[in-house]
Amino acid sequence: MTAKTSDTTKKPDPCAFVIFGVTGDLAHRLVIAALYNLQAADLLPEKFCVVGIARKGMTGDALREDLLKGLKQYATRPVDDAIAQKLLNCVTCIEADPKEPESFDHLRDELDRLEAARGTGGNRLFYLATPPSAFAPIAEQLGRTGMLKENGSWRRLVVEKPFGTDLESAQKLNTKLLSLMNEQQIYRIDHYLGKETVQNILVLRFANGMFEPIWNRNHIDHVQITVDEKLGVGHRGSFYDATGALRDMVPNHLFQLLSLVAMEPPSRFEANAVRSEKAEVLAAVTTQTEEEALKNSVRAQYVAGHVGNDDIGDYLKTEDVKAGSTTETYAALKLMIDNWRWAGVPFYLRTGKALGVKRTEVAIKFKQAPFAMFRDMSMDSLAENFLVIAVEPNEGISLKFNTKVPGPLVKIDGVEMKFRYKDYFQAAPANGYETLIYDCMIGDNILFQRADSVEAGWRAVQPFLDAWKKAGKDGLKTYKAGSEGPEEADDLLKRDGRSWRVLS
Ligand SMILES: NC(=O)C1=CN([C@@H]2O[C@H](COP(=O)(O)OP(=O)(O)OC[C@H]3O[C@@H](n4cnc5c(N)ncnc54)[C@H](OP(=O)(O)O)[C@@H]3O)[C@@H](O)[C@H]2O)C=CC1
Ligand SMILES: O=C1O[C@H](COP(=O)(O)O)[C@@H](O)[C@H](O)[C@H]1O
Repeated sequence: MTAKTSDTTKKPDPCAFVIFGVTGDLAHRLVIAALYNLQAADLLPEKFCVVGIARKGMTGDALREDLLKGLKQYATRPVDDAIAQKLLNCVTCIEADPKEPESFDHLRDELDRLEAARGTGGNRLFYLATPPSAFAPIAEQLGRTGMLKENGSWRRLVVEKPFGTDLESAQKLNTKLLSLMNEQQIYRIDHYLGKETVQNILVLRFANGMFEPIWNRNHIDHVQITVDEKLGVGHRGSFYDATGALRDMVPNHLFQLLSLVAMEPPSRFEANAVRSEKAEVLAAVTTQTEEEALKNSVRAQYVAGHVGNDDIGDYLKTEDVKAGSTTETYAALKLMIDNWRWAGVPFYLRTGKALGVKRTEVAIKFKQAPFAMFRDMSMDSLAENFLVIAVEPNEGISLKFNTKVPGPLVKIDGVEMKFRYKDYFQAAPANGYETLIYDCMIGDNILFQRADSVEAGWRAVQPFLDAWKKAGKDGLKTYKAGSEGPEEADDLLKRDGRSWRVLS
């Protein structure tokens, strides 16, 4: 089966794509593969250059060689030498370190020279692929040297996640960035918004007439958002131990899913209209007291177990994890949204590492039929009506409903209607960063986070962070690697007479 598509692509303006932290994992694994995919789709500007910024000891030749290695290892499709070479011919390397301000004066002069030679015309996209501690210092140097000023050309700054570590630090970073440039120039990235299945949530809701009339408290019983990962913390012990499951996943990725599912329809599919509705619904997430936050959450750490054929050790024995750490590798929360549409409808969120299956999904549970009309049939024996948006894997949408089992007796069973992307579309494999980078180059920030959304996300999780910090080890549960997570996460729903959706 094939689907009808409309093609509205356009070539971005000529520009320089400047990557800070070009020697790092993100640049080598995801950014270069995304640029390659854009090159393969002929979606890079005609006049284009990639300028990698390293602090020390990297030449252009060495960088091109390294990026090619990264590309061969992580490309989402077989690498075509001619396309790779065309891209790598655009790559140069310049040294600059925010700790050495004069290196940024040199960088500005070098970029001016390069642009003149390549005819990229002064448009610049600065991508901060560095540790978060370097975001503000780099932006400050770009501002000081005048590189963020838009004089007839555009200047954009892509800021990676995590954007702050709590509400206060996110506000501080926003204040700093907004003192150097305007909101329109800032592209706060969340790679979940690069996923097709995530972008499709708005299309499902607003390009169809049949869902929206029932998309509210009158018909929806509750919503479950699950991001379960099989991978443990691996070699990221030092980053992860300072971060934890809640900070790493909830105010960003899970809240992207929540806001797209719960937002009001914007009047136009345009960045500010969409982002205002997303910010509005996040601001309506009930702020819990610390006592409520403890009651409405579960946090846990994994202990040794097996995920598939892999042995996973205790989280506490991971390299660079502090002895006695209380950092959670699993978090489950119950949130409410204080607005007309969602009053009384719980949103249950959960995410964890080293679990038995990989699954990212939004499951919307509709209310049961109002009474048991069929003879000998109790309401409890009916299947629950779940609309499931499978973000990953098995990307698609399914609907579970009751149907009559053929035969003379009235017997009822739950069945599933399934849409799978792979049955309809043959999209070239992508890593999600293509759309985000392309959108940034064409100046569309619809898929990027605005300052108010980021802060609303942190505001909603802050009581959990504070309450967990105070509680320390008290209340921290464990779960076996390879399991479905801690039993207490089931209790969070059980006490409301509900349960997590079981994979069918
Ligand atoms: N890797 C991933 O899969 C993902 C990463 N991210 C985010 O992307 C960013 C980069 O991550 P990742 O590539 O994994 O990190 P890495 O540590 O692998 O690389 C970051 C690079 O930044 C440079 N760097 C380090 N410290 C500074 C500093 N103080 N000032 C300027 N440059 C510095 C280093 O290059 P040099 O020494 O050559 O200057 C280093 O290679 C982070 O914010 C991360 O949270 C987000 C999603 C996924
Ligand atoms: O940002 C992050 O996301 C990944 C999960 O991303 P996904 O696309 O594989 O769902 C997570 O593993 C990582 O810890 C986190 O920093």
